[in-house]
Amino acid sequence: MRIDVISIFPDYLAPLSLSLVGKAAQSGLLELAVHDLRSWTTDRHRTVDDTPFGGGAGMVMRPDVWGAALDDVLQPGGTLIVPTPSGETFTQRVAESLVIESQLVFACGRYEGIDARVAERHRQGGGTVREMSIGDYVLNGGEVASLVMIEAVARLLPGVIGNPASLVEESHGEAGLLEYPVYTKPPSWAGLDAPEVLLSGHHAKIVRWRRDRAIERTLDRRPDMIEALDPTTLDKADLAL
Ligand SMILES: Nc1cc(-c2cccs2)n[nH]1
Repeated sequence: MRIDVISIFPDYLAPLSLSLVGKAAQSGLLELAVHDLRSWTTDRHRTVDDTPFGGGAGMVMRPDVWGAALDDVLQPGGTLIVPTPSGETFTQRVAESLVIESQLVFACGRYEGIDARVAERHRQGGGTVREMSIGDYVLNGGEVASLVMIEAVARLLPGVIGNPASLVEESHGEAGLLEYPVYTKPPSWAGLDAPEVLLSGHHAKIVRWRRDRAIERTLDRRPDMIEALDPTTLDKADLAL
């Protein structure tokens, strides 16, 4: 997979060279490139925005500059991701749908957004555009949202995280539940003991205890996820909760 990010603040994407995503890029599991949008400006002031048609506050990012950048960066079959508060909600399922793409290009808008014709032109050319929100709150730009989405997608690439089995039991993972509470040594700390069953070595009881806690936690914090569960994945013990 190749990931490109285009931004007027390329340094904002520096964390991509760290940790998990950085290692994936180093090991060749992922091609990663960050581009400065101003490289595609043609005027002395390297202008990327202008006043909105129809009036209103703020500035809109120009289609000609973005169009020139995407002409160079987008590869055939590449998917354009546009972070925006007005996008579809980014979820684990969306991350799973993106990780199979050959190329993702993240267009980080600032100001009041990017001229709508940029996405429209890509769609008209047969390309895929996904305008994506990471939540119902407003950021100043798409860079932080891109970091969030890139990490969520990159960690699903085979070989990027050590133990793929852990992807199953994660919150929002295949089980469709929130993760159970976890404990480690010491067995007693601050007058609080780790649950006996986890130290029992009884695998079946441990599996049951963890599933019970995951269902309880999901019912308490995210009842909407219980509603969305495939009922065939629940067993009698689950239903007894
Ligand atoms: N979810 C979300 C995305 C955003 C922005 C993307 C680009 C500018 S602001 N805010 N909130």
